[in-house]
Amino acid sequence: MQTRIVTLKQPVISTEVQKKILNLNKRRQVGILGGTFNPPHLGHLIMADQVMQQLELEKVLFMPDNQPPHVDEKKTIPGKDRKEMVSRAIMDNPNFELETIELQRGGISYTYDTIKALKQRHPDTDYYFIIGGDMVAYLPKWHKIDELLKLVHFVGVRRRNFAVHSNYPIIWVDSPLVDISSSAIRKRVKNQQSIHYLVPDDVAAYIYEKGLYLEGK
Ligand SMILES: Nc1ncnc2c1ncn2[C@@H]1O[C@H](COP(=O)(O)OP(=O)(O)OP(=O)(O)O)[C@@H](O)[C@H]1O
Ligand SMILES: O=C(O)c1ccc[n+]([C@@H]2O[C@H](COP(=O)([O-])O)[C@@H](O)[C@H]2O)c1
Repeated sequence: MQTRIVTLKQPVISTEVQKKILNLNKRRQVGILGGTFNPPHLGHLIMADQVMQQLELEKVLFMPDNQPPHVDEKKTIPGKDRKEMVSRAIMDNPNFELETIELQRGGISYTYDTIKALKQRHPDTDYYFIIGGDMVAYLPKWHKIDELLKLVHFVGVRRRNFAVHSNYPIIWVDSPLVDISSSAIRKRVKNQQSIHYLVPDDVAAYIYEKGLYLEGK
């Protein structure tokens, strides 16, 4: 009797399927830039982009707060205007997304409450909370900071030649120094000075259409 040699075909898995299997086991790495965004400006976009590139994050969520948790509560404009300006500011970048969880929740926007809720919704995601280097010094005053540090990575955007020390495990990222702030934009609008190139054109158009920042600080 003749022996038949049967060659078993190797199962072929396409590259696409291999990538899908790898991604299933991978945790998602997502940045969050929380702020009042009154209004959003080029400084916010540059810092988010630098962090996303340097830490190889999948995307950055731009998250307007409802009521900033500072003791000296900042006066701000309605959430719907800040939300609209953030949408306009990020619309040309597919890796930037608007996150409205704090506006929807209302009340004081404690980051601990927010991250806890986001992690319940997306247990497969590691979050990187991005803050300006100057804010790092205030972290000890944040609500439930010790618990918060267990839930999220903090990313400090370092200003060149500006050494900042913290006892917390901050991931430091270098970014070009961009001397733009929302308060400076508000002041310029009030004084009828140009904000061209300081905020995206569509954000400037919204500010002028709605007559924002003509009064107050
Ligand atoms: N030009 C900038 N360079 C680095 N970080 C910035 C810059 N502008 C804002 N940030 C950081 O972005 C986050 C959100 O900032 P926010 O929306 O309060 O804007 P802001 O310009 O700091 O506002 P304001 O001038 O009203 O205080 C904060 O962590 C802040 O430190
Ligand atoms: O949770 C806190 O105690 C806390 C204290 C200060 C700031 N934050 C958050 O940090 C982000 C930047 O704050 P701000 O005031 O610079 O726009 C914003 O998302 C705030 O909700 C959070």
